[in-house]
Amino acid sequence: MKIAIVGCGNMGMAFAKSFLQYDLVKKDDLLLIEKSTDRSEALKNEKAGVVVDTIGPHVGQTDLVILSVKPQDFNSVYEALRDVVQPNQIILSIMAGIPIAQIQEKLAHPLVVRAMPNTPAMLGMGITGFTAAKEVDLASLRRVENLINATGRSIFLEDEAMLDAVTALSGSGPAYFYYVVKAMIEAGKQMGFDDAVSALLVKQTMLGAYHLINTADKSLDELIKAVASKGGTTEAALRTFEAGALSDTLVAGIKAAQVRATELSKG
Ligand SMILES: NC(=O)C1=CN([C@@H]2O[C@H](COP(=O)(O)OP(=O)(O)OC[C@H]3O[C@@H](n4cnc5c(N)ncnc54)[C@H](O)[C@@H]3O)[C@@H](O)[C@H]2O)C=CC1
Ligand SMILES: O=C(O)[C@@H]1CCC=N1
Repeated sequence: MKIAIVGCGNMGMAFAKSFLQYDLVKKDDLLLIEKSTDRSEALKNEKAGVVVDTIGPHVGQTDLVILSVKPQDFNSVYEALRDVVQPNQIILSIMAGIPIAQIQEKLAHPLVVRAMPNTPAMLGMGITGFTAAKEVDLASLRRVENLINATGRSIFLEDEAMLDAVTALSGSGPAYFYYVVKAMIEAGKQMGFDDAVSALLVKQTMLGAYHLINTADKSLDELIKAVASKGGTTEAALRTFEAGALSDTLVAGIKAAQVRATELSKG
């Protein structure tokens, strides 16, 4: 299989490296299109694939083109891509917000799959929601799914509208997790630990607690209850969170991300 990746930043290269790791593509068959000179020099040094700075006829010789520029940069790539795209090529967009219909229209090309991964894809531990234009046949969709699964797990969604919710929940989700971890480490520092000790206490807590979610056979409420003794310390913390409407604020923030995903489709 030959693959072109347009925009080789964090996510484009997370995909590229996962494909290479599982031998799903050879380096010579991996075309990396990257506009930034610094970035493309780094990619050349890494010998991650064939690095070029613009979209040209060579892109039309691949089986799959991954669009991994920022949504705002789609306007700077679609004309060049429309000129070279071939009828049998599949376009896989991971750009937040931009609907399949808009990509089809701008590229004058029906075969579009839209996916929303997240940064743990860099470790092969991502989760990607994806959907496809009705024109994409099942065999092609399976091939794309196999590629996505090199970056972690995936879930096919019939309803494209839900991809903006995936973006808000799991696409942006790692940042929410880091935000909470960072606040906990800050609390540790304010109570007298140095950075390293506070980070160790918090990170190991998050790791262990995550595994209990999957193994303890308890609901999240039961897991909370198992930590929060009546009249104890955890209750004092949870009362403060409730007083500050922390849970509601998190829900509101995630919904704001969903709204922003929808706005991104409007450019
Ligand atoms: N970062 C994240 O957590 C996630 C990002 N996404 C989506 O993935 C896409 C890429 O995001 P990141 O990798 O974080 O951004 P990034 O900024 O790391 O990478 C984008 C790359 O595209 C390059 N680029 C811009 N215009 C170009 C052009 N005309 N031709 C060739 N290259 C060009 C930039 O130089 C940059 O290296 C975005 O559309 C974003 O919505 C999706 C899921 C998660
Ligand atoms: O923040 C963003 O717009 C992108 C999409 C999901 C994660 N990062």
